[in-house]
Amino acid sequence: MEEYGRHMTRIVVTLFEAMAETLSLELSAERKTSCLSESTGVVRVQRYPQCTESPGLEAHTDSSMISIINQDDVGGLEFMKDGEWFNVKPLADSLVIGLGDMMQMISDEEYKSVLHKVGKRMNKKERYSIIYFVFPAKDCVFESSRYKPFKFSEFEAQVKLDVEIHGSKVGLSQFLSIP
Ligand SMILES: O=C(O)CCC(=O)C(=O)O
Ligand SMILES: [Fe+2]
Repeated sequence: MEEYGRHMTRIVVTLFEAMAETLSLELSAERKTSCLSESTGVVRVQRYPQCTESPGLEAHTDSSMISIINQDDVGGLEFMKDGEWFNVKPLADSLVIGLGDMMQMISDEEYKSVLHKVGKRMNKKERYSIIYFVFPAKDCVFESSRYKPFKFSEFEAQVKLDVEIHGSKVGLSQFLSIP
């Protein structure tokens, strides 16, 4: 697991640097390690049981900078594009790269945080996935054209509060300068 995490870190750093270059962000070394804080990397193994009526995982965006999903051959991961749900077909030895809310922020919405879910598990086999998330440092400040500036810790606190109040995450729209 430790080795897996190390490889994920290597991949997200490479991807983040490439995206920052494409976006001409010109981040200082300090800003880069604050936006993509390697020590925040978490690896989670998720099991989706067979034959339940509820969705595997409700539609959501990740609060991360980058997420990497390693799904087995059962399938079930779906993402939304232009208002339509699409299946992410399982492909042997492949990883699914997802961009999170903080990538949407740092790219000033050039890249969008993808809405995704794991569909209903009726008559499906048990499914496993290994998910890696990397986040910014708590004190990393995000500023972009449509949003009020916030620290990542403030975003996390708002997500927690919204889950308590509304039962689900509201996300970036809580920080829009013109709601
Ligand atoms: O298990 C999956 O394929 C997706 C998991 C996921 O989106 C998440 O844990 O945020
Ligand atoms: Fe997710």
